[in-house]
Amino acid sequence: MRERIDEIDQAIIDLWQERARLSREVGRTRMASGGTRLVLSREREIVERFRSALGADGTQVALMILRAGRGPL
Ligand SMILES: C=C(O[C@@H]1C=C(C(=O)O)C=C[C@H]1O)C(=O)O
Repeated sequence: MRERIDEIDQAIIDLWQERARLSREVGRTRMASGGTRLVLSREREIVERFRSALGADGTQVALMILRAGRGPL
Protein backbone atom coordinates (compact mmCIF):
# COMPACT_ATOMS: atom_id res chain seq x y z
CA MET A 1 0.00 0.00 0.00
CA ARG A 2 2.88 2.38 0.74
CA GLU A 3 4.17 1.82 -2.76
CA ARG A 4 0.85 2.98 -4.16
CA ILE A 5 0.89 6.01 -1.84
CA ASP A 6 4.36 6.93 -3.15
CA GLU A 7 3.09 6.58 -6.73
CA ILE A 8 0.14 8.81 -5.96
CA ASP A 9 2.40 11.43 -4.36
CA GLN A 10 4.63 11.45 -7.44
CA ALA A 11 1.58 11.81 -9.70
CA ILE A 12 0.40 14.78 -7.63
CA ILE A 13 3.85 16.41 -7.92
CA ASP A 14 4.00 15.81 -11.68
CA LEU A 15 0.47 17.13 -12.22
CA TRP A 16 1.14 20.14 -9.99
CA GLN A 17 4.21 21.06 -12.06
CA GLU A 18 2.49 20.43 -15.39
CA ARG A 19 -0.47 22.56 -14.34
CA ALA A 20 1.78 25.44 -13.22
CA ARG A 21 3.59 25.35 -16.58
CA LEU A 22 0.33 25.40 -18.54
CA SER A 23 -1.09 28.17 -16.38
CA ARG A 24 1.99 30.36 -16.96
CA GLU A 25 1.79 29.67 -20.69
CA VAL A 26 -1.88 30.65 -20.89
CA GLY A 27 -1.15 33.84 -18.91
CA ARG A 28 1.79 34.76 -21.16
CA THR A 29 -0.23 34.13 -24.32
CA ARG A 30 -3.14 36.20 -23.07
CA MET A 31 -0.87 39.10 -22.07
CA ALA A 32 0.92 38.98 -25.43
CA SER A 33 -2.41 39.63 -27.11
CA GLY A 34 -3.22 42.54 -24.80
CA GLY A 35 -5.24 40.65 -22.21
CA THR A 36 -4.93 40.50 -18.46
CA ARG A 37 -2.56 38.25 -16.57
CA LEU A 38 -5.36 36.89 -14.39
CA VAL A 39 -9.02 36.06 -14.95
CA LEU A 40 -10.66 36.25 -11.57
CA SER A 41 -14.02 34.80 -12.69
CA ARG A 42 -12.22 31.65 -13.88
CA GLU A 43 -10.18 31.49 -10.66
CA ARG A 44 -13.39 31.75 -8.62
CA GLU A 45 -14.87 28.79 -10.52
CA ILE A 46 -11.75 26.74 -9.79
CA VAL A 47 -11.75 27.61 -6.09
CA GLU A 48 -15.45 26.67 -5.92
CA ARG A 49 -14.81 23.33 -7.65
CA PHE A 50 -12.17 22.42 -5.06
CA ARG A 51 -14.29 23.72 -2.17
CA SER A 52 -17.33 21.72 -3.20
CA ALA A 53 -15.26 18.53 -3.64
CA LEU A 54 -13.00 18.87 -0.59
CA GLY A 55 -14.55 21.40 1.77
CA ALA A 56 -12.57 24.17 3.48
CA ASP A 57 -9.24 22.43 2.80
CA GLY A 58 -10.18 22.42 -0.88
CA THR A 59 -10.26 26.21 -0.84
CA GLN A 60 -6.72 26.31 0.53
CA VAL A 61 -5.51 23.71 -1.97
CA ALA A 62 -7.04 25.67 -4.86
CA LEU A 63 -5.40 28.91 -3.71
CA MET A 64 -2.01 27.20 -3.53
CA ILE A 65 -2.50 25.61 -6.96
CA LEU A 66 -3.41 28.97 -8.48
CA ARG A 67 -0.44 30.64 -6.83
CA ALA A 68 1.91 27.99 -8.25
CA GLY A 69 0.92 29.09 -11.75
CA ARG A 70 1.21 32.81 -11.31
CA GLY A 71 3.45 33.47 -8.30
CA PRO A 72 2.41 35.53 -5.26
CA LEU A 73 0.22 38.57 -5.88
C1 LIG B 1 -4.50 29.72 -16.90
C2 LIG B 1 -5.26 30.81 -16.99
O1 LIG B 1 -4.84 32.06 -16.51
C3 LIG B 1 -4.85 32.37 -15.13
C4 LIG B 1 -4.56 31.18 -14.33
C5 LIG B 1 -5.56 30.32 -13.97
C6 LIG B 1 -5.25 28.95 -13.45
O2 LIG B 1 -4.11 28.70 -13.05
O3 LIG B 1 -6.15 28.11 -13.46
C7 LIG B 1 -6.90 30.70 -14.13
C8 LIG B 1 -7.24 31.93 -14.55
C9 LIG B 1 -6.22 32.97 -14.83
O4 LIG B 1 -6.14 33.83 -13.72
C10 LIG B 1 -6.61 30.75 -17.61
O5 LIG B 1 -7.21 31.79 -17.86
O6 LIG B 1 -7.11 29.64 -17.85
